[in-house]
Amino acid sequence: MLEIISGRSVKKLDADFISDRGITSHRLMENAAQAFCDWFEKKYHRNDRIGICCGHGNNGGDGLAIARLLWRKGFDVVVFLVGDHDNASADCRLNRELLPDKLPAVSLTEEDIQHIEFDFDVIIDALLGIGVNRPLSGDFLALVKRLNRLIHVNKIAVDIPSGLPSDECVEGDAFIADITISFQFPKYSLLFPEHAGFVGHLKVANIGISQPFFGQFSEGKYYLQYKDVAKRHLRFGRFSHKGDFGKVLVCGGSYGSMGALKMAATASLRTGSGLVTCLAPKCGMGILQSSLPEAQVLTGEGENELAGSVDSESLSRFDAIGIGPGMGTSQTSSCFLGKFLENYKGPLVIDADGINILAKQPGLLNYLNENVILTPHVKEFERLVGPCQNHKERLDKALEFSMKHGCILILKGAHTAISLPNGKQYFNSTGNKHMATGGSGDVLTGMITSFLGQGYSVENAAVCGVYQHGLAGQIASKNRLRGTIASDIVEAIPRTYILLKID
Ligand SMILES: NC(=O)C1=CN([C@@H]2O[C@H](COP(=O)(O)OP(=O)(O)OC[C@H]3O[C@@H](n4cnc5c(N)ncnc54)[C@H](OP(=O)(O)O)[C@@H]3O)[C@@H](O)[C@H]2O)[C@H](O)CC1
Ligand SMILES: [K+]
Repeated sequence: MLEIISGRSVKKLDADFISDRGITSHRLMENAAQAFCDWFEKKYHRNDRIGICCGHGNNGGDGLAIARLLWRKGFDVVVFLVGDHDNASADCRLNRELLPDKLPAVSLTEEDIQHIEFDFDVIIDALLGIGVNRPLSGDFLALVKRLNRLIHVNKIAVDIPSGLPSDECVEGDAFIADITISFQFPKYSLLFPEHAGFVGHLKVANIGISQPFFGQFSEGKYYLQYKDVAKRHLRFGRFSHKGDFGKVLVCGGSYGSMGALKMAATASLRTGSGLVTCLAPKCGMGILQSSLPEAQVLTGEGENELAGSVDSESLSRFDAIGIGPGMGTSQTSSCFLGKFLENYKGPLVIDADGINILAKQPGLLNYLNENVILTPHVKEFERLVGPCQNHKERLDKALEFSMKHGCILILKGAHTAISLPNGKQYFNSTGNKHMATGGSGDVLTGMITSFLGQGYSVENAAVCGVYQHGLAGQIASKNRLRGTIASDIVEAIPRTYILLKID
């Protein structure tokens, strides 16, 4: 996992690393520039015209080092200097001195910015990094606005788009990047949906600062990586039988919303559950039996919605339960959820209308415990905790909720956040915009329920479910783009095991 620390800790982190390794800060900047160029070289051509805009701090220093390295590799580079370069940071100054004589470097005034022609294929933004401490103004603002208006240009931000603060929501303008290459770890604010339009595609470049150096600055926030997930998986042997893969129950559905339950149940099967049973109102029997023959179907007392109660003995036959998809929020289904929570204390995922009912009946929150995972999307979450001003507040409240109720809370969206009762928060690195489609959340519920049923700890079920759900979305949308539907995500689940090399 990549530890996410606050921008104000980065200077100290760098200082510790530099002194421990006996290297200079210039060397660390060189590593960062090299990591950027290694990625850049694979993606762009020598005949692309590249404009690199450099401020007077260390972000500008990165830009100048990148310019030198790309120039040496034969790229066509022009540097633009903005800000107070007479008082530039030491490493920025050094990198300016190291620029080859023949590499064009143009100092820009606010006046120049209005008139100069930016005829480039690629613009690299190294104006400001995490040292930004006020909204953009003057020549920085003028240049950012000008660059944002350019079309048919690939725009890349170094570390963070200029103008975005590392840990807060932006006020005013910022550079609008197609791609952001963040050094060592994604800066916290790059994960906020408010900033998605500025960040573009997010990539993290390793500059060699190893994990132990982050320890003292830890804020308990982590960015999930492939290898963290693979090692959380249980391995099953040659003699495993369907009992080992778990018996799960998925409860939900109502007249007109049976697809949600079917989607969750299919996802459980595709994730590997040995036996999947659906508990639905009577109207679901025919639909579920004919559309999903691999699942068993039980019907409750209600005709069109779940009603009455299920005794604890029947529920205890299952290794895990997922409840909520398509169940509706009527008085009848609310009563059903209340009785269910009274009778079942095992591993549980509560999603969708299950969460909406909790929001309407806060007394039910007393049933939450360390076996429970809640999976709200942003709107469901705000119904639960009240309106939030921005995503930062949402993330803070998600953690607060998880710690208060002792359960895991998964706040769905781009970079889905998994909040744990121990105060940690994991951010997902998989998934894409094509997953924003009806039923996608039901698929996640089915996947996590399946992992719980297979004997995964609640934390591992949440992490593996969220990560693999995103991966399945990426696979499913590769050739379908905005035409991706939730069933495609379900179909792609087995491929995620192939990528993770888990059988
Ligand atoms: N470990 C790493 O991640 C490394 C990151 N590196 C890069 O370094 C930057 C951070 O560099 P820093 O020098 O701290 O900050 P900036 O370059 O972002 O800003 C420089 C100065 O700019 C001034 N400032 C702040 N806000 C504004 C504004 N709105 N308009 C104009 N100027 C502004 C401010 O100085 P003042 O005296 O004017 O207040 C800043 O100090 C990081 O992002 C990475 O790119 C290292 O290369 C290696 C390790
Ligand atoms: K930048």
